Amino acid sequence: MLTMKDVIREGHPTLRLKAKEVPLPPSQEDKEILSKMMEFLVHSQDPETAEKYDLRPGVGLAAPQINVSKQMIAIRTTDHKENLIEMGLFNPKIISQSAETTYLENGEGCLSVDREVSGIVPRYARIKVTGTTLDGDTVTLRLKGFPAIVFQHEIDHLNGIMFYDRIEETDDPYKVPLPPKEV
Ligand SMILES: CNC(=O)c1cccc(C)c1Nc1nc(N2CCN(c3ccccc3Cl)CC2)nc(N2CSC[C@H]2C(=O)NC)n1
Ligand code: NI
Repeated sequence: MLTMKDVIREGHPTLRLKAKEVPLPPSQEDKEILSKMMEFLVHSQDPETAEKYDLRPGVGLAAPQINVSKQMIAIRTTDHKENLIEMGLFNPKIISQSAETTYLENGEGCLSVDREVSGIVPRYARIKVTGTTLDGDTVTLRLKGFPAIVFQHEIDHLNGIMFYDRIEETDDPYKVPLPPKEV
């Protein structure tokens, strides 16, 4: 099983590479790697297993994070209706996105970043993603909300982008948060 010792941390050069496309149909080895990434997320989200093996909880993981520079991501999260979104994807691509952006109000975390990085990370509010599943099927997903953010975070890893690269460092005096509406 994968544990945190298999997860490389910021500063490791692999995190800054553009990951290679996975030849299709996926090889047994690549399917095995993606299955282990899915299994890691399951373990990391189970309180007992996470404690037993000292795993940080995550809802997404990209192959470069375990030092495999290939276009593979694993996602395990729920949507706003509590439906489980659990999948591994080979060669995921964002094929369209909304003009509207969104962000996690508490900022983002990453299993490869052992520190809190404050700041909002702008993400597309809605995206259409296509890719190949572990069964070899081509799927197209329309995502919004938290799942859309997670997919964008993990697909960024395939392009060597870390979430904090997207935090605007502005001390623009005119860019101040809107005061809460007087009720
Ligand atoms: C909704 N909470 C917030 O937004 C959030 C809130 C506060 C601070 C930060 C910094 C936040 N930000 C943030 N919190 C998460 N987790 C919340 C806790 N959770 C979890 C925890 C325990 C058991 C099971 C689970 Cl599931 C695991 C996932 N995950 C991500 N990211 C960024 S996209 C990829 C994804 C990821 O997996 N990172 C490792 N960001
Ligand atoms: Ni990450």
